[in-house]
This record gives sequence, C-alpha cells and structure tokens, in this order.
Amino acid sequence: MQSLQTGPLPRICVIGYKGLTRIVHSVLPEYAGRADIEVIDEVFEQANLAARQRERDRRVDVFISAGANAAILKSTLSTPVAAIKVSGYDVLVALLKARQISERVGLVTYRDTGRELASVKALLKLQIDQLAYQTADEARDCFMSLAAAGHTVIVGSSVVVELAEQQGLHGILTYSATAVRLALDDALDLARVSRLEAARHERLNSVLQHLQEAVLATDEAGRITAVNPSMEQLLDCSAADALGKLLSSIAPPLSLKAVLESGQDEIGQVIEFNHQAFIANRIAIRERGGLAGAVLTLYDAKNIRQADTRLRVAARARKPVARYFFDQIAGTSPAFVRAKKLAQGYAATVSTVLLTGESGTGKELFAQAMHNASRRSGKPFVAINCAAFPEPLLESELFGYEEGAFTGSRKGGKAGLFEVAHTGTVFLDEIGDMPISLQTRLLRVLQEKEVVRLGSTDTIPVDVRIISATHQQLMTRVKLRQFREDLYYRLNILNLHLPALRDRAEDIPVLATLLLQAALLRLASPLRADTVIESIEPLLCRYAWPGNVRELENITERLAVFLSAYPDQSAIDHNELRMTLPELYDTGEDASDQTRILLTDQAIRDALAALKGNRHAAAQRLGISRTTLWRRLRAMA
Ligand SMILES: Nc1ncnc2c1ncn2[C@@H]1O[C@H](COP(=O)(O)OP(=O)(O)OP(=O)(O)O)[C@@H](O)[C@H]1O
Repeated sequence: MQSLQTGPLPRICVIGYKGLTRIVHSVLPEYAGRADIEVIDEVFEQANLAARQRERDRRVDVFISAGANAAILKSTLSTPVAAIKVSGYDVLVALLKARQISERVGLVTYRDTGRELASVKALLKLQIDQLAYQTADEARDCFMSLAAAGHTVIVGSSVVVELAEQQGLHGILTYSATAVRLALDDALDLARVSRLEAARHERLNSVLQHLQEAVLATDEAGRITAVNPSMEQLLDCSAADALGKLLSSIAPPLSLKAVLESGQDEIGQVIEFNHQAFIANRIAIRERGGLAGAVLTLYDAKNIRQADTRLRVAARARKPVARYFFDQIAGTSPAFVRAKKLAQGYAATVSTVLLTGESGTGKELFAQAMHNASRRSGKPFVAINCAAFPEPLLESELFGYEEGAFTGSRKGGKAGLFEVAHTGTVFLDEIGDMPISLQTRLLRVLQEKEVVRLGSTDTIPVDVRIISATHQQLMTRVKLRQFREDLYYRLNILNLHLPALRDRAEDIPVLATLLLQAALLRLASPLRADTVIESIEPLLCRYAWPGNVRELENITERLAVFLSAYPDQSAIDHNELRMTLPELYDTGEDASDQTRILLTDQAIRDALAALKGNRHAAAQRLGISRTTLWRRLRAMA
C-alpha cells in the first residue's frame, strides 16, 4: 500500500496483485502531481474488503482494478471503478514472449477474448489452448486444467502467473504498462466528473436542507429517497429512519401513489396533516423519458396566508409615505434649531421616540422627516390619530381583523396599520388618548414584535419603529392611572419637545413669509409675501398663536385670499383686513395702535417725518425692528 501524492488532487485507489501492481508502480511517477494514487496489493475477497473500507471513509474518488477483481468491485461499490483492460496487442506481446520458451502455450483470459485472438493464433503459428474465467475459482480451475494438460508456459492474469510460478511453470502476464496508463487516464476523467457531480449534489442538498418548506422525494416504487429537516420534523422521524421506507406506510395522507401511477403533477392541493393545514405540490420526476419517482413539497398554510396579506398590502394603490424632509422644516430660532438637530440625531437611531408639544407645533412633520432621514426611508410611514376614533374602530385600524371577526367585517379580513407599516414607521398621534385596553395590546406589539388580528389567534411578525406624539402631560395621566406606566417608559425612550410658536417669536415672520408666499402662489397673485409680512410683523409677533404653525397656516391662507383682491398693495383697505384677521386685533390694546397693521410706505414716511428722521424712534412707534425699518427704507429708495 502506498500513497504517492497528497492534497486536493483526484484520489485514485488501484487494487491489483503482484505482477500487475509492479507495472502500476512503474508508471506512477508519470502521474506525480496529477492524482493522489494509492496501490493495494490484494485479490478477490481481501481486495473487496479493503475497497469497501475506503469507500466508507470517503477516501477514494475512483477505484482501478482488472479482470474478476474489477467485476467484483463494480458490483459491490457505489464509487466508480475503472477497469484495466487487456487488449489484443497485450495478448500478442505476451504470446510472443511465451513462444520463445515453448510452441505450446496455455492462455487464461478473463471472459472470452473472441475473434481477435483467433487471428493472433493463426499469425503466430502457435498451439494455444485458451480457457476463459469469470470468477476467482474459475481462474484457478482454468490454470489447473491447463497444467494437467502438460502446459509449461501459461499466459494470464497475476493470479494465474503466481499459480504457475508456484508449480515451477512459466507464467507470463498479459497486462501492459499501456493498459495501466489507459485505466489511469480513464480514472482521472471519472474523478473529475464525479467531483463535479458531488459538488452539484452537495449544493442541491444544502438548498434542500435550508428550505423552510417540508420536502421529500421517493423512487418510482414510492420508497423515500430524500427528506429535508422540515419534513423530518413533520414526520417526527429522522432521515436515517425514513430513507428506504415506503412513504405510504410512514405517512399515508402524504402518499405520492396517484402521481406515480398517472405521471400527472398535483399542484396546490390543500391537505391536513398532524392537525395543520398545508398546501401540497406533488410532482413527478422524469429521467430519460421514464417516470423515476416523485417529489412532495408542503407549504405551511399560515405562511401562505401571511404572504398573501403582505402582497395585498404591497399592491395597495396608495402607498403610505412620509412627504416631509428636514430641509422643508423652516425655523431659525435657537430653540427650534436645537430641536431639529436633536431630531436628526434620533433619526439615525432605531429607538422609539416620543414627541411632545402643543397642537400644531409640527410633531407629525418631525415624525415624517425623522422617518425619511432614517434607514427606514422608502418604507411605509403610517400615521394614525388615536383621539380621532372610537375604541373598537381604533382597535381594528391598528391591529386588523380576520374575516367574520365581527358583524359587518370585511370579506377576507383587513390588515391593521402595524402590518401595513411592516419594515417602516408607525406614527401614533395623540397617544395620550389611547384607551387603556388598547395600551395593553400596543405594549404587546412593542414587546413581542408581532400582532394578532381581531378574531384570530395567529401571530403576525411585524418590524416597525414607533414614533408617538402627545400634547398632554403623559406623566400626569400615568399618575392618574389613565396611562400605563410601562407603556410610557417603552414609548419615551427618546424624547423631543417642540417649542410653541410664541416661545420662538423669531420664527413667526420667517414662517409667515414662507406660508403666505406659498398661498399667494397657489392663487397666482403677483404680490410679494415678505413686504406684506414686514408690514404686519408687530401684529403677528404680539399674537399668542394657541394653534401654533397650523393656525399661522390658516391665517396666511386667509390673508392671501384677501390680498389677491388687491393687485396694488398700497390700495389695501385696512378696515377690511381687520375684519379678515380679527383674532390678530383682539389683543385688548388700543384700537388706534391696531390701525397700523398694514404698514404702508406712506405710514413709514409719516412716522419718520414726525420724528424728524429718528429711525430708532420711528421703528419703536411703528412697532417694528430697526432692521425691518432699514430694509423697508432701502426698498422704498
Ligand atoms: N417648522 C415648520 N415649517 C413648515 N411648516 C410647518 C412647520 N411646523 C409645522 N408646520 C405645518 O403646520 C401644520 C401642523 O403641523 P403638524 O401636523 O406636524 O403638527 P402637530 O404638532 O402634529 O399637530 P397635532 O398635535 O394637532 O396633530 C402642518 O401643516 C405642517 O406642515
């Protein structure tokens, strides 16, 4: 036994005997670096044992042997076997050697060499007695009868040559180095093909192993030839126990008999197995035109239902999206800039955010911008106002329902907002108004990351980020036991307070200008928002803005409609404006002050004239900043 090469080369094992192995050794150097070749010097049963051992240990890609040895190995091993074949030329060379010793030669061949030998005999003018064998015992018998017939020179395989030598006769080997080389070349080809085949098999197997679906295959008789781990689990039976058994005896409801008989595939059948519903596909396997077996694939009906839900949600015409980005959020006051920076930082995290602030301060705007600046951008953004729905409706909106969950429930059920928002963000506005029973369900979603539809027991995994908002003091509600404390801490991981508009007065003219300009544009008015806003700035800044930016939006909208009736700004009727925006005038201050609302160029000139050009005093009297006065004067120049 000898190993000439190591490494990831094709592994070849040559099993020969005496004379043959000597020839093999003589050619091995020619294969250095091309194959890892082991040579075993054994015959028949011993050779077979040695080969089986190596096959069990997966140490060999291809075996090589000759004559009866090769026939035995081929019938017992599943590893490929390349045979060293004796050619007519090899026999001719051996007979020529024999003729030098005697004119009568005994020839023992593996199986009958046929007509080829007949012509050789005629050419050599030799008396050749030929006997053929198939088994080891027959080889021995052939030799014995030739020896008994008085042959002194016997040509044959290694075993025959050895027997001759033991009897003091001449034994001449039929094998040649060329025959060995041909067998080695065949073996290299076989090894390459079988390695490719093994790699493909391994790849397929690993796909099968990792499939969530339960898969099994049978041969044409219905015996199991492959099962994956999901199927093992379902059958409650290991692959080792299942392989080779009749599927109909292990799991009659899964039988593939009908497909094996008809050759017709059965796709998408609903079956029940182990009290679970499955969708079953039974597919016939065809090889070289004939039916070679069948494959069964079972899909868990629950997973299919969930996938169906996702598909329906994905197919909804209007996708729930966030429209706002941070750069669309206007405001330059330090308090606002701080809040925006903090929100941008939060956007980069995965944590839950609680936004607090009065109504209309921009909480939803911030939630959308955070979503769009997060890794979830492009995924759904779903907002719901928890104060806007009665409890049962809010529950079904949030968690969805199964068909038949309640009277009037929609056919096919309905996905809740958490399902719709899967992989994205859910914005829960006015969270402080969520009824306590729903707070418990919400907490479950946060903890388990799964929802259960109304009327169902199936859990649906959801991956959502939650941003909630409130204008209330949530802690006070916690103390009054109107809000669950554990939920409060779950929601309030990151906190962002948005300042009221009156607490960031600097932003009022900025926002008012932007909002008015947008409103004027919508009305196709040529007026410039900045000059209008400058003229009413004191009035805007004096107002408390209880409705914050939303209220400012409403007022600028109204103002735009009013202004669009005046193509010439200087002709604006101040009393009419007062009627249009009464809340701004309702400050309890002297009415004479309020007449300055629309600060015309003339009003500025008048003030400066009265105060002898003192800009500081004029700005004070006009109720505007010196910068505003300076800008207006420059525009008037
Ligand atoms: N900084 C801002 N820049 C531009 N528009 C703003 C800004 N802040 C708020 N808005 C606008 O004001 C309106 C109200 O904002 P939003 O709905 O986000 O407020 P909210 O705090 O969520 O209100 P509520 O608590 O009443 O739901 C929206 O139309 C929004 O576009």
